[in-house]
Amino acid sequence: MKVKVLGVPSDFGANRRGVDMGPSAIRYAGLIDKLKELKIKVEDISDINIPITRSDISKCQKLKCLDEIVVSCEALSNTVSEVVSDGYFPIVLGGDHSIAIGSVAGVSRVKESIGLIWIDAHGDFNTQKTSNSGNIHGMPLSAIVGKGVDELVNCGGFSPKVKEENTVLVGVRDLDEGEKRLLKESKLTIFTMDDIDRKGMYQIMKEAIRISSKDVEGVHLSFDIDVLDPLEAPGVGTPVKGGISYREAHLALEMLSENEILTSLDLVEVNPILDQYNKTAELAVELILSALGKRIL
Ligand SMILES: NC(=[NH2+])NCCC[C@H](N)C(=O)O
Ligand SMILES: [Mn+2]
Ligand SMILES: [Mn+2]
Repeated sequence: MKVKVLGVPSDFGANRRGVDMGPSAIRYAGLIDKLKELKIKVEDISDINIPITRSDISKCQKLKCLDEIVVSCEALSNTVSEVVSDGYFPIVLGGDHSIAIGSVAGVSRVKESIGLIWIDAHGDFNTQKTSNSGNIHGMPLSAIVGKGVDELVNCGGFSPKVKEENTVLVGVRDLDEGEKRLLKESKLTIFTMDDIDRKGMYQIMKEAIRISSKDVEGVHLSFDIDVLDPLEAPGVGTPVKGGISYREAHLALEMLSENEILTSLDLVEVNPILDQYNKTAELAVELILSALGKRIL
């Protein structure tokens, strides 16, 4: 496997500043060297260039920093498309979760069709109509399946990027009212924390793998570190208690690598400003390694 790592220093989609430093914190925690120790061919192609700064006076309170996000997602999707066309597995480091629109667009443009596993405390399925916050990191998943404003939905020049039938949400425990309704009306498969409590992560991931990988060329993993319990991952902007454990997170990612379905991933929402001694970024590195094949024995 050949891997390219790239960062997206964006906090445009989030309310609390600081996730733009996520890529640095994850690199500082040793991602590149540890991937090399796994005997993976890896190249760090640095951060994408975002030729726009955050304007603190938002033009639209319902879609904060929309222009900034459109510019960064278009740039990201172009880079990811190149990386995938050249035969590399892209590891995209966020950044707030709005960047996933760009990474999924980039992969999906090149591949025939892809599935998507979205592991997150949140649904990120709001649109401008259902969002209470106006923060776009609460909206990327809906945009990816074709719902919401044109600027986001049409990122990369096509829509939808993934079929709802191949999209699986895992670990959710905090949804807005309108967002719940949209999710219920959709064809997404949703595994909440309650499902994980009852069936166990092993069973849930078996299902998630089957559904996401049915009749597609590859599966993209979008991993929001806030799915973990805040005791494990304190460096996040939107913590929600009752999250998955350290072991459940590793199990999920080990299963993904075992089944060899992943062709790209992003790891988002690490906020070094809110972290404790880079603990959350270190966890992010460990989890990426599990997804790329690291095993205990
Ligand atoms: N990627 C995230 N951390 N998303 C949090 C979203 C929180 C909330 N549902 C919102 O739309 O504002
Ligand atoms: Mn989240
Ligand atoms: Mn998220």
